[in-house]
Amino acid sequence: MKLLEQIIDVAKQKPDFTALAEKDRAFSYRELMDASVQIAKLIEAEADSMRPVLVFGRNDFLSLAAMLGTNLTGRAYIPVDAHTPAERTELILSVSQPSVVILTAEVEGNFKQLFSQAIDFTAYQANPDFDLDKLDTSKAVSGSDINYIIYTSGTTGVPKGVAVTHDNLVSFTRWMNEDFVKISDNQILEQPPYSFDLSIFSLYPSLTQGGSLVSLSKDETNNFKLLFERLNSTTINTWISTPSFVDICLLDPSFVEANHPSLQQFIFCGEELTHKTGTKLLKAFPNVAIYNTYGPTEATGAISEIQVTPEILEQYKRVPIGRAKPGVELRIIDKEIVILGDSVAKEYFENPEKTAEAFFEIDGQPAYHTGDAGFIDERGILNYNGRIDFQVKFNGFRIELQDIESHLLGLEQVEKALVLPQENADHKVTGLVAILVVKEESPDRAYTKALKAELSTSIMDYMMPTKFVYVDDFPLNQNGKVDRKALEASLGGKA
Ligand SMILES: Nc1ncnc2c1ncn2[C@@H]1O[C@H](COP(=O)(O)OP(=O)(O)OP(=O)(O)O)[C@@H](O)[C@H]1O
Repeated sequence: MKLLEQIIDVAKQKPDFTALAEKDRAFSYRELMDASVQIAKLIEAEADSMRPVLVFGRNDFLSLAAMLGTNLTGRAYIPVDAHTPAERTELILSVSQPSVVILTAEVEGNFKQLFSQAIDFTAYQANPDFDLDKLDTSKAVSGSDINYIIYTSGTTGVPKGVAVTHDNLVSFTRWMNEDFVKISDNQILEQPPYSFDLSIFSLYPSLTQGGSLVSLSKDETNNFKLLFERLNSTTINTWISTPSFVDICLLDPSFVEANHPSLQQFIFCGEELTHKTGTKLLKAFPNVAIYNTYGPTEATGAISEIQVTPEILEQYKRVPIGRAKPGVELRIIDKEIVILGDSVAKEYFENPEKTAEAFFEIDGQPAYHTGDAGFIDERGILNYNGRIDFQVKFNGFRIELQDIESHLLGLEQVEKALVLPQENADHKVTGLVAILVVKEESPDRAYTKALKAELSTSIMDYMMPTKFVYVDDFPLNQNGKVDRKALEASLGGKA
């Protein structure tokens, strides 16, 4: 059964139930389908090909309807967040060549010119004649059709569009609905922008099971006061976010189980869930299930999970990333995590060169090189050892920067840690800079000396950072992950 048909079934069963709640307004399943059909009609009228549709907007009802409406017409959608810089948006436009652009947010300045041909869908008006029973899904995406294309942030050069099929998404959604706490009737927090595939963790499981999405706006995620107002006035049963986002919430003493009695599960992905964050969270929410999941966009959201329990935290210094979802096999080839199976995306959209570099086949199964180092331990659990491209050669030693970070995080004093290489003009690593958020308010030389002494008991001498920099907090990128690039830039380029 197509995902859209599953969503329509839910809409028929409970048309007035909230599909998505924004800060000031809730939208029902009927309204969601009505808006999707309106958008589908606009696309059919405007598009002269079956090429994908670019949806430019925020995390809100209109964007969600635009994405579903696009899929109803059989086309793939490309979600681009309205906070994306014009230059990058232009690049995505030029490489993806969409058949149509749908604007679900007002635009200004350079964007006006960029989107001069776009369909404007910045307001929704209910169609009084809309009939859920007359919905036609015959053209809707299915099977190996591309469901969406998400452009990775791409460190350099042209952005790569990860093309995820309908079948990839079906497999992911089934796993989410079966292996985690049941979602039906749940209120599900939606922190990440639609342009980040962490958003699919809430979207499809919720809409196919009849949950309600609690959508956070950028204003709320950027403003502590607004964020806590919303969180404290909303019932949330399932929490989905990056670990960095929950770190922010943990700063508020009101973020504890007693104030969120309906919360049943936390699901994290997108970056490392540190032992420290896991420990703090379990202390604040001892009866809530905490899941660490792992996966790249190229393998449809996530492909492994583990419940983070006191035993796991006791047994592992670094939180493991768990066991493979059904339909996926994990292999370690030359220390790299390789993902095989039905979660592996189709390709980088219209980019055969990059596709050939990362996607391949093993024993007739689609496979993907993650670029992440890892190992499977004696219990059969996958462990993450950091990104291969975060390994450097320093004084002849191969060093994993994230390994040093995890040892720094092992120190009681250290709240957050990041290690960046210091390079000379020839890109030779000449030092290692530790950037830290610590408990001490004004760390001085003596403090650093004491920290180094403590660190030296757990790492090799050659791994010792050559410089220690203290900051108040780490910046987060648009997706809510720690922004390594911004930290690097704030230190004047490569450390
Ligand atoms: N649970 C986890 N623990 C550790 N690392 C994780 C976890 N989940 C995801 N990651 C890291 O995030 C990567 C996937 O992130 P994503 O697909 O969003 O791309 P990105 O590389 O962060 O960003 P981009 O490609 O857009 O620059 C994984 O390859 C892994 O390095």
